[in-house]
Amino acid sequence: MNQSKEQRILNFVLQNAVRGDPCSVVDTIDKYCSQKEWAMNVGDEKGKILDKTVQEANPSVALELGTYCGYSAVRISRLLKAGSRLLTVEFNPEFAAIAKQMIEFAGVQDKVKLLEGPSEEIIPQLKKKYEVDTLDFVFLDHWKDRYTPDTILLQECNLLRKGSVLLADNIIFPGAPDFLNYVRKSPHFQCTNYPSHLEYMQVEDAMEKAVFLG
Ligand SMILES: Oc1cc(-c2ccc(F)cc2)cc2nccnc12
Ligand SMILES: [Mg+2]
Repeated sequence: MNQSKEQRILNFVLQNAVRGDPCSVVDTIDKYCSQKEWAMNVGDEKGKILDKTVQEANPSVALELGTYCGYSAVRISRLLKAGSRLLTVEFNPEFAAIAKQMIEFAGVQDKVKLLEGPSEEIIPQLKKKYEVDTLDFVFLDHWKDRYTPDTILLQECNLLRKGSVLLADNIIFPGAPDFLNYVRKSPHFQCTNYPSHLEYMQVEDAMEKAVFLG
């Protein structure tokens, strides 16, 4: 049975990156996906925007929607202070299995909890089942038509507090027009746009930061 692209990415990391070194895992995925096979990791250019936003937020509890191969889970968790944690949600079981191995190889498994299932089911469980009070940082990088309903769900579940930072990928390509409309029109969010490019391509893309105002 021939391998999936995600399995090929993982194998390249296992053979070329340094075990326990998150930066080398991130760089090795970028090397493979820029030179061999394109894949939908946030990539290094938008990754630098992600890094700055995470460092500014300095979250104790962070949520990622859309784990994929674990690239941004490794990228985010390498910046978390001791005792902080990242919860990352992946719907696709094949992707979740790859990401689990990627996270363990990078040595960040103590900071990252991978939750497999649909975001609309997992978000309402975060308080009771995963002992979350409120979220300091949320990275939206899953299916674009889930950005708005999940942002509303996070509010309904009282998971956001004054100053919670949302950062959304792919605002231009593939695009999340309804999310952009929703957060920019809402009096409960202060928005900032970060123009960039689609990972590993010269296609325009952007990220949107939306800070919850309470
Ligand atoms: O960053 C991304 C890029 C793309 C994507 C797909 C096909 C293209 F042609 C171009 C871009 C899809 C994504 N889905 C979920 C999360 N992130 C994504
Ligand atoms: Mg993306």
